[in-house]
Amino acid sequence: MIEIDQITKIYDGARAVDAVSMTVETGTITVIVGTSGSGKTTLLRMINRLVEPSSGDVRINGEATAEMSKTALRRRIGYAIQGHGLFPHYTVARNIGVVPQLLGWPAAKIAARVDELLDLFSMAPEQFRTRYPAELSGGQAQRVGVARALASRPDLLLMDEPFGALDPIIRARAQEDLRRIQRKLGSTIVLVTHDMQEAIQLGDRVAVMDAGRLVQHATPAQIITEPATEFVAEMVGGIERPLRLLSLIPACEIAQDGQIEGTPLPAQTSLRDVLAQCLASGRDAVPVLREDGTQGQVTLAAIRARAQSRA
Ligand SMILES: Nc1ncnc2c1ncn2[C@@H]1O[C@H](COP(=O)(O)OP(=O)(O)OP(=O)(O)O)[C@@H](O)[C@H]1O
Repeated sequence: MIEIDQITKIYDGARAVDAVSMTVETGTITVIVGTSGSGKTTLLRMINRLVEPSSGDVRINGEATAEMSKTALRRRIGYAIQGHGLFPHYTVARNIGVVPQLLGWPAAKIAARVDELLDLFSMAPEQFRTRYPAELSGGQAQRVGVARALASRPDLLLMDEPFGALDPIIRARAQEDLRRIQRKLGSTIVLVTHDMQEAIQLGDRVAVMDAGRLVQHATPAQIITEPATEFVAEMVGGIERPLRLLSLIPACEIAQDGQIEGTPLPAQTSLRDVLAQCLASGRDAVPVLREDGTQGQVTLAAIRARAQSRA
């Protein structure tokens, strides 16, 4: 468990982070979300003391970080940033093994850990361990960055906009991977983003920052249904927009060729209802009628494309 207790950072008389307290349960993802300059990165960096707090405490499983050595902090807290921050002249294996090496792990144990992590991230070890960062795609480099942060099995992983540089499709995949790997390893993660959609999707808890203050710390469902302030409501508002748009578009508008099983939905069924039908039935396409009465289908991919094109 990570306890953040009344933590404050003052820069030139201004409170970048103002008396923030919250508890992060072991094995969960907490996402800190807020607009630019709201203090997210400063809060995150005070957890591993990259930024020294002006006042307040952070405790990891009851132990104050203020009393830990830098080496102990590095072992216990992993850190991943946007644009991965890999060393360009190190191979993938050496990059992932940086912290274990610093901690004096035997070479065989490091090699085994590197291969285990590459496997977890669906990157064949024999293909990737000897490559250099310049020989990776953006998504692969990002995965290696996260693997590196996880390498020493930290008690806590801090991630600052880890998916910020990725295009939307790779980003969605990276988010799914992170969720899967986090569940498998039982990692505790605190992640910073300015994207409320990402926060809602990834977080077990979402912490909303506004002007240095923590304005709400709650489950994604509570953030959506019971926003604590106007500011939170406004940040959430943007998420519902694509859904509202989908409720205005009839299914026949994006129906494609294809005969699939089931009773077709009427042509005027809204895409929002078609989406609900897909989710409820676990199918990635449903049959619909076209305006001329012939049968076609609407796929999840087509709904997503339409939601994005109008969002
Ligand atoms: N080293 C510093 N010296 C002085 N002021 C700073 C320093 N670092 C951050 N600040 C100020 O503290 C406030 C919070 O910055 P921070 O980087 O934590 O915000 P953020 O929410 O992470 O923003 P972004 O999403 O743009 O990265 C800002 O007003 C910023 O200008």
